[in-house]
Amino acid sequence: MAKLEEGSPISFDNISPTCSKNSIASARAEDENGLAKRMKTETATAVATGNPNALLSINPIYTTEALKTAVSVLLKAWKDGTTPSAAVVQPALGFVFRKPFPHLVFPDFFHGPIDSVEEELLRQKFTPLSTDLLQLSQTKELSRDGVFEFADVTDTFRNEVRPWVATITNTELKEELDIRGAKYTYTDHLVCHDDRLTTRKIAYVYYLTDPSWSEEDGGTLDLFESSCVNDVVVPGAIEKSILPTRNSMVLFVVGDDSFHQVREVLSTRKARLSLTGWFHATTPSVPRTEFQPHAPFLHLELFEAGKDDMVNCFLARDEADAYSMARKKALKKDMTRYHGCTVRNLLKDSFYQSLTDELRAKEATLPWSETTNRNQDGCLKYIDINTPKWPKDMPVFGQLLRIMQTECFLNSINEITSTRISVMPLDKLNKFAALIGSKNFSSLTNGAGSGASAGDTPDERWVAEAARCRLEKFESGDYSLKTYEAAQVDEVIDLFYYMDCDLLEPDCGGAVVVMDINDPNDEWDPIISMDGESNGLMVVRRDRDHVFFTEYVNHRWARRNGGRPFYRLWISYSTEAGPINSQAAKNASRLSPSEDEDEDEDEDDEDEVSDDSDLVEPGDHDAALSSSDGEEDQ
Ligand SMILES: O=C(O)CCC(=O)C(=O)O
Ligand SMILES: [Fe+2]
Repeated sequence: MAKLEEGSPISFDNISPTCSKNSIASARAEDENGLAKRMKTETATAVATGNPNALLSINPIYTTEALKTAVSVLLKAWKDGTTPSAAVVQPALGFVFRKPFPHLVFPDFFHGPIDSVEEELLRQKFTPLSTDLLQLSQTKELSRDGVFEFADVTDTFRNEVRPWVATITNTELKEELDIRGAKYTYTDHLVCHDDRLTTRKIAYVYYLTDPSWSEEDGGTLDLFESSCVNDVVVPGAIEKSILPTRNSMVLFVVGDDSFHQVREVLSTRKARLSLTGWFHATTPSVPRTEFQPHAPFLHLELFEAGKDDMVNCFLARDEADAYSMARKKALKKDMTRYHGCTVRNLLKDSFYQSLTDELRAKEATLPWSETTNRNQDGCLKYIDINTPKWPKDMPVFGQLLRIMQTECFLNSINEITSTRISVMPLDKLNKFAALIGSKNFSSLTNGAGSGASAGDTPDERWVAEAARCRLEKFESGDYSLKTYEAAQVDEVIDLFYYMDCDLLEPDCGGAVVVMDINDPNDEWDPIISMDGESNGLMVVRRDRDHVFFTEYVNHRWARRNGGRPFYRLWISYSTEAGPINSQAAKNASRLSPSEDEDEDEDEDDEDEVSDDSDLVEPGDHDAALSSSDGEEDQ
């Protein structure tokens, strides 16, 4: 039997000759409005269809019984796991493809005034959209809202294309129609997604691109292979790329494996124009399971700032600076207004320089992991710093981590954010972990490598709780999607320290965007968007209602920077409103007084730490911790 599942679209010469003789299914009365007027000038095309009154009509070779039967039999056989008759399905070959998920590609799809449809579409208002998933421009819904100019086109989609799609895909489709114009220009993109929403059943894209569109222009429709990980279907590598060829129609069944993307447009001249939407099933689809497992909390050991740290740390320099108070005031004001601020030039230039030199020298040998689910996490490389894999021979980076784990640094962040990062003595943490079952906790990490602890014995060490401590690497094409983990904790302070991104202008992407999930109508109105800058520390305060994402890093970055990555250290500290304290409070109520007197004492201590909300002056780095220490001793 012929190989049914793959192959590139074949030319019309390969179609059985009987196909092209069929006439168009239905003629159309000419309307005096909109397209119909311009259509009069399109007689050549209309005559070619054999119907001078026709507006857009499906190419008759696709409406033959032989082709419709072939496609429907083939799709059904794939679904049922049966083998169809080769003779029956032969007319479908070259139009229907099995991998990575069933999809159909019909070149030269419509007959009729295609150029006029394009012109009319370009006259519509396109609204630029920018979210964590996409950057493109879109018209409003063309089938409603009185878009009279498109009445004929939408009629064709509803009354001709929809029944045809229902037949060939063996699905019952509602009359409801989604149809919008989409325009992708230079650097526009739509990252990996599956289209699953409400009753969407069959996705379609009809391309009105420039006839010369080629692979160098970008904008291919990429289809991803997928696999099942922990009962969730996740996208893998790109298995097939479809060129958005003018007047071709692509269809696919929306399902849990229909992962696809529009690759970034690279042409600076041509727009990738399309009419796109979905045909809807009569019943709702199975809802998607949002699956963002929460990483175990980390416990980062706290350090006293050593002399070297102080010399390098921004606090030390600030204290020497006459303007330091004004600077902090401005940062605090930004925090209050926007939930975020950027501390520019965090570390001394000389330190920052040796940091980037070290990263560049070591980057190829670092044990980068890739995000496994680009549909939910995004696409970037990272190293979780608490892993044993973290190389020990990066002393400068180790010192950066130490700085970010010093009490004086945390106190300063507390001051800017008017909150308190959750810190506790290690022995208390261990008791607490034993109490609730330790599976939510990673073992104590000492990300900063060797170094003196705050105390001489293990019992006196202090730790800060972090949801993340991760070095990330971004290249063109990378992004992180909205992360919902803040919904699982009460509050975190995210610190994003950017490295080696001197040429990362705002038009390259890579900004951190913070949103409120309660934003009505999903208006995509960010609270703040902060551009990454070398040696700049972004500070974000997120509670349950806030999510952040990292903008897609577009092609400009590679062009300007010669393809080098930039790096970001992301530490997400819990605050005292965060999980340890709230969990401790919950667990306290589960403790019976007779269980263990020590535990009761611990809960009291917890309160004492929480209540100590005075701000600690920078430099007074012992105060916050030693005052609690003192109380504990009593
Ligand atoms: O334009 C394309 O090729 C695909 C568009 C798409 O995936 C969408 O709009 O959801
Ligand atoms: Fe899509």
